[in-house]
Amino acid sequence: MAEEIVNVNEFEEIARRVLPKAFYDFIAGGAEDKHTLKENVEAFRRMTIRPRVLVDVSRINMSTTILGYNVSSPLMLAPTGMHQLAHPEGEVATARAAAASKVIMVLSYMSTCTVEEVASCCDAIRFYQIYIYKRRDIATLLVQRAESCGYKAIVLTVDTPRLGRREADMKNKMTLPQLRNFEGLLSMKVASDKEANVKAFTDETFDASLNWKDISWLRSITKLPILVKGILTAEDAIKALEASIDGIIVSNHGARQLDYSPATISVLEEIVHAVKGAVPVFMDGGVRRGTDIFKALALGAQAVLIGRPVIYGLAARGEGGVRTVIEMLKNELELTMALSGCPAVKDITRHHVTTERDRLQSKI
Ligand SMILES: Cc1cc2nc3c(=O)[nH]c(=O)nc-3n(C[C@H](O)[C@H](O)[C@H](O)COP(=O)(O)O)c2cc1C
Ligand SMILES: CC(C)CC(=O)C(=O)O
Repeated sequence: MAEEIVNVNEFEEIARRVLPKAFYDFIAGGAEDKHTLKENVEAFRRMTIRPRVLVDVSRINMSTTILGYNVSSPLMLAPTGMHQLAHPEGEVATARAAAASKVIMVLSYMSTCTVEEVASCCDAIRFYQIYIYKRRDIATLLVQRAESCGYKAIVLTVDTPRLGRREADMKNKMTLPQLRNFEGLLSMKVASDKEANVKAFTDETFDASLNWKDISWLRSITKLPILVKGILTAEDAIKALEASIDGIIVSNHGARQLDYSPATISVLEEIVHAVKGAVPVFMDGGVRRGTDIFKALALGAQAVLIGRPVIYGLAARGEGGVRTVIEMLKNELELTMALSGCPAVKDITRHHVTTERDRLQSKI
């Protein structure tokens, strides 16, 4: 009989048991000392919730809209590379789970299934994440392919001019498979290395000259809304607005890029204040509980994205595992809303949480 799983964290241990060590380490790992990796989770724990009582919570409505699309709850599946490392059905299984749970999936540029396979397998609402390689023609082609098969937005990841230092991957000599989206366009093998070493590939292929001026180039190749993923400061949020982007994802890439960058939940509010409602702000990093989603919404996020738990669910139980991860987080959020006196997403306000900063300020 399958082991009873009661929260999404428990999928990690199953994933660790079923996956080859190098794959598990790649998924679970963070940059250098993994300070930010721990902080992404711990910073949520330092926030508390201020529940309100005697509110009619006999019906809880978690539904919301994201860029105008109706979704069942304020959570999306973060773009994470190479789902076939976790399960043979890869991103197709993940997309089917997203469709079943009526949440948005963001497909990674580094996906193992093709953009067309993921588009045709189900009716999930899909966004497409991109990296910009030195070969810009590849992004142009992939964005056109994604647009023509119904992806609804482009998510430009801006925190990866080079890959962070992930020491487990160095020890394990983690390599990339040939990604089928790029077949005939680009080999994953790199000149500096006989193998498709993840870091060597990224450092050689990604365009480190990418800058704010390039957003207008991206605009020129797509009609889709553009979200930027990887903003951690108010200054950059303002630059993003000046570049006329359509949404911001506050993210430190799941702590895989710059170690000692701040926990995302700790900078969310600064960015929300800078944006002043001009565009939606989303966040990811360390979201493992419904209470975490509630806290992010209270600080002004319109929705959160979930990274590792989705891959762990996929590794443990395929499509059904991803569905369980989504449903567990939704159920926990629903309970949190009921116990906090918030019958709808719009009822979750800044007054419903206390942050570390609030506590420090109250002492002054
Ligand atoms: C295995 C793995 C692969 C990832 N691949 C990508 C990617 O291809 N593109 C991207 O923008 N972010 C990528 N990310 C970062 C996620 O989109 C997201 O920011 C992060 O996982 C959120 O943190 P969490 O895992 O704590 O939920 C990846 C993260 C992981 C764990
Ligand atoms: C293969 C990597 C570039 C995918 C990624 O973004 C990550 O591992 O964080």
